[in-house]
Amino acid sequence: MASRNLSRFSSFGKKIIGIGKNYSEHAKEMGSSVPSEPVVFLKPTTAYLTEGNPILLPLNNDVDHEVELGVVIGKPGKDISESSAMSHVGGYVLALDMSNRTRQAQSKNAGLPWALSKGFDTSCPVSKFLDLSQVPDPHSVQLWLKVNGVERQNGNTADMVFKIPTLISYLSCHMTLEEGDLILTGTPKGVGPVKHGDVVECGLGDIVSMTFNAEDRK
Ligand SMILES: O=C([O-])CC(=O)C(=O)O
Ligand SMILES: [Mg+2]
Repeated sequence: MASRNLSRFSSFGKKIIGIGKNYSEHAKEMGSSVPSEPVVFLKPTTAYLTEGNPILLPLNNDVDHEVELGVVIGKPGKDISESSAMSHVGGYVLALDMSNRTRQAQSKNAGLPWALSKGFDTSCPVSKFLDLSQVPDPHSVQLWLKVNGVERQNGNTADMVFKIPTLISYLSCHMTLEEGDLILTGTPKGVGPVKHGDVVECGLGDIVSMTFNAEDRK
């Protein structure tokens, strides 16, 4: 991938596009139906967090973990066809879509966007950048997550409702995808709370794993 220095990352770090309810079992556990079109939201770049730094829990202290495969755009584009979409992928990351559930429920009920529930500082912990050779089949990798050593999530990207080419094509018809953009492809079932003092460990098969401590923000 032609790489440019983007914020504090060498290969990604631009806009973060979240996809919601992209695993039917997770949609079910949230009391939702499986969407007929991708559910899309944005996180600001200030949500990025790298290992060695704590997840800072917002004051209402009601945050869930969501482990996800992140797709990093390597070649910009708009109106990308599904058949050419994978040529726009520059690599991958393992990511967490930390979600403030009380706030999310409030905004859902009021018909408001998820910006604050999904976009708080440190709400997007990410692994190191993985190049294409490290994830040869992104639709067949295990996503797992443990809190304090206890398994909470364990699912396979094969179960995504909308696969990566569909997501890239769909998104690029609405907004230009730039080099370094990150698409969070949704979380499998098993989401649950993270509290002050918890240790969150997650992985993408045995390709990469990462660990974060959670703390109440001051
Ligand atoms: O908050 C949610 O449940 C939507 C979402 O991000 C996901 O499904 O990954
Ligand atoms: Mg998510």
